Formats: sequence, structure tokens, C-alpha cells
Amino acid sequence: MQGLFISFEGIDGAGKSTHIDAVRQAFLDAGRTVTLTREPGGTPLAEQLRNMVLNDPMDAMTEALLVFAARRDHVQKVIVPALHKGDVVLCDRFSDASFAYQGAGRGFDWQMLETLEYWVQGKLPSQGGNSPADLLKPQTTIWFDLPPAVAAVRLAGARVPDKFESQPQAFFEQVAKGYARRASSDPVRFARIDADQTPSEVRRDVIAVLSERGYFPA
Ligand SMILES: Nc1ncnc2c1ncn2[C@@H]1O[C@H](COP(=O)(O)OP(=O)(O)OP(=O)(O)O)[C@@H](O)[C@H]1O
Ligand SMILES: Cc1cn([C@H]2C[C@H](O)[C@@H](COP(=O)(O)O)O2)c(=O)[nH]c1=O
Repeated sequence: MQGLFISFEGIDGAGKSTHIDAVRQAFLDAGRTVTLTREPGGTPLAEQLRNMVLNDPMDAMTEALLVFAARRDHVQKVIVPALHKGDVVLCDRFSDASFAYQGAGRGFDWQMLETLEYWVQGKLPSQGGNSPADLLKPQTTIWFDLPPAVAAVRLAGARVPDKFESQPQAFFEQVAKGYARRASSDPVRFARIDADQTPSEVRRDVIAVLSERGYFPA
């Protein structure tokens, strides 16, 4: 069985965590082995970095370097081995989040992020890599698109906000634009879901996209 890599993206409160388990269950029902993981995080080292990124004040470049360092460890130790085993890897956020949050949200240079992506997810020239096609990227990215004002209402009082969740709505307007920019540059990989619907409608749309892509053979 071929490995399959799917990421879940969207602004904070868009509904990723609510729906990822239903996707996991659908793949298990289809007889697949699933690795469910998240970013930043997914390994003991990356979880330590997550803790810093989500809680400690730092500038945008430090944030970018830490999320990509965490990603490197995660890719090497979890994602690539799972894909080689033939697992379905479901990742709650991946590198699109760095472009949306550190790039569009914090204003960190987009090209520098592309360089980090190339280093962390690419095959180095010494390994035979020399083009963007050699980058490890999800085959499908489910993008939960939700107006920031709606996300703010959903998150209000739901939990103690972390450093990002405490940002004003204007920050999330920028983050949402970052996701839209990434989606328009990779329209085949991105599947936009209208997240401003009831949970069952969102779930229906997510499962429909994955079915249309042939991931649940009859
Ligand atoms: N379609 C929906 N309609 C109304 N409320 C929803 C919907 N989907 C999720 N919620 C609620 O919104 C809140 C945020 O959802 P969830 O934690 O799944 O978002 P998230 O995208 O994983 O956020 P984060 O990235 O910050 O962890 C939760 O309280 C959840 O119950
Ligand atoms: C991968 C990644 C994540 N972030 C931010 C986005 C979220 O606010 C948090 C993660 O929290 P979640 O509840 O697990 O969604 O981290 C980021 O700024 N940059 C990244 O690359």
C-alpha cells in the first residue's frame, strides 16, 4: 500500500481538531493504518519546541526557525517512516501554517520561508534533489476556511488562549490571506472546505473531498 499524506489547515478555531478524528475513523474503516500527528510537535523534541513557540515571546524569525526545526525532526522521525510503511499520515497543520502565521501573520519574509521549506522538506543536492518537485508535501491539504470573526466567537471561553489565540482579529485576517495565497499557488493540493456550516455539514464535505480523490476505494 502506498503512503498517503494529508494535512489539515486553517486559522485557530476553524474546526480542524473537531473533524480530524472522523477522518481517521473513515480511513481505519477502509482498512488503512493511520498515523495521526500534529505540528508544531509530533516528536518529544518537537513538542518541546511547540511549548516554546506557543508560550514564549520571540520575534518572527525565531518563531520561523523553531517551527521549521520542529518540522525537520518530525519529518525525519515520524512522517517519512510512516509513509514508507504505507500509512495514511494525518497531520494537524504542516508547512502552510508557517507561511500563514509567520509569513502573512507576523510579516516574515515569504522567500526566506520558501528557503527553509526547501532545506527542511527537500532532498539536498547531495541526495539527488534539485527541484521544487523533490519537496515533501501533503498530497492533499484540507483547508478549513472560516471568517476570523466566526472563529473568535467559537473560541471565546472555549479554553485558555495560547500566544496565537490571544492575537487580535486583524492578525487572523492576515493569516487567512496567507492561507488563500498558498491555496491559489497550489490549487490541486488544496481542498477548500466552507467551515462556516454545522459540524455535520463540514464533516460531510471533508469526507466527500477525500472520497472524490479516490482515497476510500469501494
Ligand atoms: N462547525 C462548527 N460549528 C460550531 N462550532 C464548531 C464547529 N466546529 C468546531 N466548533 C467548535 O469550535 C471550537 C474550535 O474548534 P476546534 O478546536 O476543532 O478548532 P481548531 O481548528 O482545531 O482550532 P486550533 O487550531 O486553535 O486548535 C471548539 O469549541 C469546537 O467545538
Ligand atoms: C505548524 C505551525 C503552527 N503555528 C501556530 C498555529 C497555532 O496557533 C499553533 C498550533 O496550535 P494548534 O492548536 O495545534 O493548532 O501554532 C505557527 O505559527 N506556525 C507553524 O508552522
